Amino acid sequence: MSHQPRTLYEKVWDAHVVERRDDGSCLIYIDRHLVHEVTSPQAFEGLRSAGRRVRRPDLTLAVPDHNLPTTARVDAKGRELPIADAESAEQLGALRTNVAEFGVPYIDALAAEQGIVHVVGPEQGFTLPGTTVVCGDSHTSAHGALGALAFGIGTSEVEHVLATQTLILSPSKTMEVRVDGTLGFGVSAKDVVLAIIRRIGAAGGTGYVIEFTGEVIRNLSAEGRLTIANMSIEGGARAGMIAPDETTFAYLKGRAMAPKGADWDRAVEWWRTLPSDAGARYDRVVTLSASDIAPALTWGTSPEDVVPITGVVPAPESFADPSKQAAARKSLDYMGLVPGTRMQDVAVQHVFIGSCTNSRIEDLRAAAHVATGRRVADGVRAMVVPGSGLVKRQAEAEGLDRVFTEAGFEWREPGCSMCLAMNPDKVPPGERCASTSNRNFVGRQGPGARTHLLSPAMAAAAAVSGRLTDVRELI
Ligand SMILES: CC(C)[C@H](C(=O)O)[C@@H](O)C(=O)O
Ligand code: SF4
Repeated sequence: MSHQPRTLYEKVWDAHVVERRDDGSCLIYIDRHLVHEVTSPQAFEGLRSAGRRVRRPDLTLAVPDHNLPTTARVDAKGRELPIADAESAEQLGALRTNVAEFGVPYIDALAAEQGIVHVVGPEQGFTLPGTTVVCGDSHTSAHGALGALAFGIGTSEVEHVLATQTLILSPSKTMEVRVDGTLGFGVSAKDVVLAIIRRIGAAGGTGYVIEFTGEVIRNLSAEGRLTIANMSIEGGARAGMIAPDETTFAYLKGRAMAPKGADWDRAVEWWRTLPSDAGARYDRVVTLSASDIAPALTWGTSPEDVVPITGVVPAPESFADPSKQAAARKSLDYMGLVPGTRMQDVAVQHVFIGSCTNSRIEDLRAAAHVATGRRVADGVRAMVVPGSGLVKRQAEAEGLDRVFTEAGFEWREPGCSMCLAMNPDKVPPGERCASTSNRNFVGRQGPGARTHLLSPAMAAAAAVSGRLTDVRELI
């Protein structure tokens, strides 16, 4: 029997079909379910009122991240500090009660392994190649970097997965985004994904699962790949995937929840069959050349509003589409920017190095490299928030915390922090932040806050110069 060549996405999808339905949708088995405090309370409440249990607690992992303050969590006597914000305290309390009642594995706020759910999953080896991974959170797409089919779901779907370990889904179209060549000096994974979103647009991936391919992707570390897959959703895609390879296996081997011994060998054997077959067809193919990708950042309020750091604030008239022109006018007004201004002349008051896009150890190393021997500029508040307690510990073992604190950065506890204004870390109205996060929406970092998305090295460069800066001048 001859087989049609299949893509990575099609292979993972096919391996999880429980039942095909007449309308083309399928009942899909879910291997891994991550849970955080924001999107789970109503789901657990639904189970409770229906008298249901969690079907597979062993495939579920809960961790608090969004609402947790990133300042010290215990007092001098080691007692857990109360959360000042009532709504945050309630959501965090609900998660704790729910995991206890339903027997769901839980990483507590004070545990060394606590962190942002999308940093914790890969780091613990909970996320594995070829698995289906869901979470009530749009940046679940990150986990696709390891060859998983991973996507965000809504709260009612969270309840459905808790109850049944399945979801009814319709297949997506497939898009290959191939990045050929070798990255230039000072260019990072963040610059690559910003270039991709600039090219396809913030809605360009709608209805698609993207597979990122090409020499640039193959040469990236697992951390860099996580940065890219994380932002698939900012290009509108349902999910983003990267074929598992030796880099993936080396990253996962020995992780706490990864398979061990003979199980590991069997798993790797299957994982090696997952990359897209030669001749597999995608519904759309987009190619980029590494030589066209420079250190970059956003100027507006959509992640597609990207310019190289050597560029200027664009004029609304420079866009062909009238609706984009109108959007650009609104963005520039909100951002307080004048067309023609050199990006490098724009002063910042805040720098945020963190979020599930860029808070892993390599990100902190890249930022520390720039910060070494320098000082945060006067008038700038700069913050480094490791993605997890394990990242924090590793960074401290390498002395990166000292590099940061000696340079005048704040060194914080793990959490979502200033990525979104759901905890005390906020950017005040009208102030400008160079941020390694993934969303520059209106009000994202606080009401009236102005966000420029960029890489960790570029963020550190902005911190020490007090303005948006070409990192290549500092490394
Ligand atoms: C709070 C949560 C539901 C939200 C998401 O879905 O992504 C958040 O993580 C974000 O990044 O905006
Ligand atoms: S770090 Fe930001 S993007 Fe990631 S899960 Fe938290 S709020 Fe969402």
